[in-house]
Amino acid sequence: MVICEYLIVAPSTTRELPEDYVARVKQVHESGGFGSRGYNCEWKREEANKNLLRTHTTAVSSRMLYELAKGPFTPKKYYSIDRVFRNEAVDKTHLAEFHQIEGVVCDRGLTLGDLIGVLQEFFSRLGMSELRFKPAYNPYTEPSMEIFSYHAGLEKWVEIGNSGMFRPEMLRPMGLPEDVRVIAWGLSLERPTMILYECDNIRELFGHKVDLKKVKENPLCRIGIESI
Ligand SMILES: N[C@@H](Cc1ccccc1)C(=O)O
Repeated sequence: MVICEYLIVAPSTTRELPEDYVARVKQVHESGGFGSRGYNCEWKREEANKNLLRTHTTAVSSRMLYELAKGPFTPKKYYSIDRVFRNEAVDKTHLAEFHQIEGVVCDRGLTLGDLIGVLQEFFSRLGMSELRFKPAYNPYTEPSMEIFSYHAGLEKWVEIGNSGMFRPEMLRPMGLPEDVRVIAWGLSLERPTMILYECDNIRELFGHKVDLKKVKENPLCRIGIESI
């Protein structure tokens, strides 16, 4: 694999895509459907064919939802923790390569309340019960919420994740039933670690600036292990 910035040079394009699904995606982008008005501009196949390093693990979630939609619907939960890559300037709270904790729950009757409840429970079990939710925009979720937690060392609220309910115009072209609701989140791994371990420079946690001596000397992370 040859990489130039975040685009992959070889192989530069995808080899095959499911053509019937591509046609539905193009249609919903250009002219809308399922309650959406669409973007009202051309959806370009050459752009969609380009290979690039994964910018968010929601790419994995979408692929799993597409697979789920192929069969008769059954409620599902999917989780992933994996590396993502962004064309981003690095500073004490930003990395160009970092990790996301992604989760997706699909069932009939799910609401935004379920999403808030899951996130609050998840973070409170890590010892972070003070959260703030901020309305946000994602082209694939509505409503969407960014999640913030207070960093005592930096003396500010820092974003620790993003979340929402997948839009019908994303789910229905896959073939999911109309009444199925999908709540989902993509959380940072490094930012909550900064808060919990009172670290005020994200570069100390991951990347070429990591102090190897610290890695060797620090005990393994055992959050929650005692209570199991
Ligand atoms: N993909 C979003 C996170 C997200 C996941 C799932 C639903 C909504 C948002 C991000 O990288 O910021």
